[in-house]
Amino acid sequence: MTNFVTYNDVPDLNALIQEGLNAKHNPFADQALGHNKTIGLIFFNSSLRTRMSTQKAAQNLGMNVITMNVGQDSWGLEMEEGVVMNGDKAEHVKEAAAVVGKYCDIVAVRAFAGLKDREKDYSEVVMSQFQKYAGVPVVNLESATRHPLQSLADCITIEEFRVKQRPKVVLTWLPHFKPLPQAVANSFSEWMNHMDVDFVITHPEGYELAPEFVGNARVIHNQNEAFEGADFIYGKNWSSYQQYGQVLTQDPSWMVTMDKMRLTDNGKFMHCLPVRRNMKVTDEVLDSPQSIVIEQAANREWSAQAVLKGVLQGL
Ligand SMILES: NCCC[C@H](NC(=O)CCC(=O)O)C(=O)O
Ligand SMILES: NC(=O)OP(=O)(O)O
Repeated sequence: MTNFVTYNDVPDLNALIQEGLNAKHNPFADQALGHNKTIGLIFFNSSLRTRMSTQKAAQNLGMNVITMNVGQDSWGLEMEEGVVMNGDKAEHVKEAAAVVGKYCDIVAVRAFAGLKDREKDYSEVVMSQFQKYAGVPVVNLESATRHPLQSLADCITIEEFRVKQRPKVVLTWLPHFKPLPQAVANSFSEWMNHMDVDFVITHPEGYELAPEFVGNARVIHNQNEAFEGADFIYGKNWSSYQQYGQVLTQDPSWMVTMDKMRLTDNGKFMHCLPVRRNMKVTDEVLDSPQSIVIEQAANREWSAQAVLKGVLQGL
């Protein structure tokens, strides 16, 4: 792999899932591969899982890790070309990405959607500027429109927990008072379209995801109907794509409860985390054996390790 930014960078999904499972069973088998190689983890936004799991995965592969929180540790970065830099951004990504690329063999970047300008977010300005100027492979740690390391961990988790050949997987919108990006939902949908699953998306009217991410998913606006017979419930809040970045409803009836889980076929509850308890999903669900959110988060390490191994092999 030369980059890991979108699903299109994946040469073979089943092979990558298998790599993740291999790493889980034998974490230190490829320690020599990353010897004397350095990865830079560049964060424009907060993180718990992505930061720790990617660092751990890189260390399992024998790599050195440098982490940078842009704007806190480093200078604020200008992304636009040709502007007069008389604002609060002291450095341009042209120099910053190029310099980071001199210190690091792989650059990994987290930069969420601003949720103000849809065209700008969906053109993936930050990720593409890093790809343009870093001069080394770039890994997506959650960008404006996608979170592929999460989606790969989700695929690994579904592979581990599925009890049917072709499970029913339901992506459900959850209520939240803050406008959140569509990245996790987009990405999950994009990856589920490549898995052998019966994939359903349920959300209130007005929360349709961009068609290129929905793909062949069945969209059902009645959440209870969507949940019937499901093997996996994947919860996530996202703000509107049509009325870009807006919170159109906070309808608490969309929260996942035990009553709703009873509509499933003993379905498992998944969420990328962080999750707000009793707003998006009840304590009862999260604390029940049906919740696999911790196992899912644990698989972030193996997802990152499979990806970094692929990128290291391509250096
Ligand atoms: N990386 C996992 C999700 C990150 C982000 N969630 C958040 O910002 C939640 C913040 C809050 O609940 O206040 C998102 O939705 O893309
Ligand atoms: N799921 C996820 O990406 O978590 P963090 O935002 O904590 O990294």
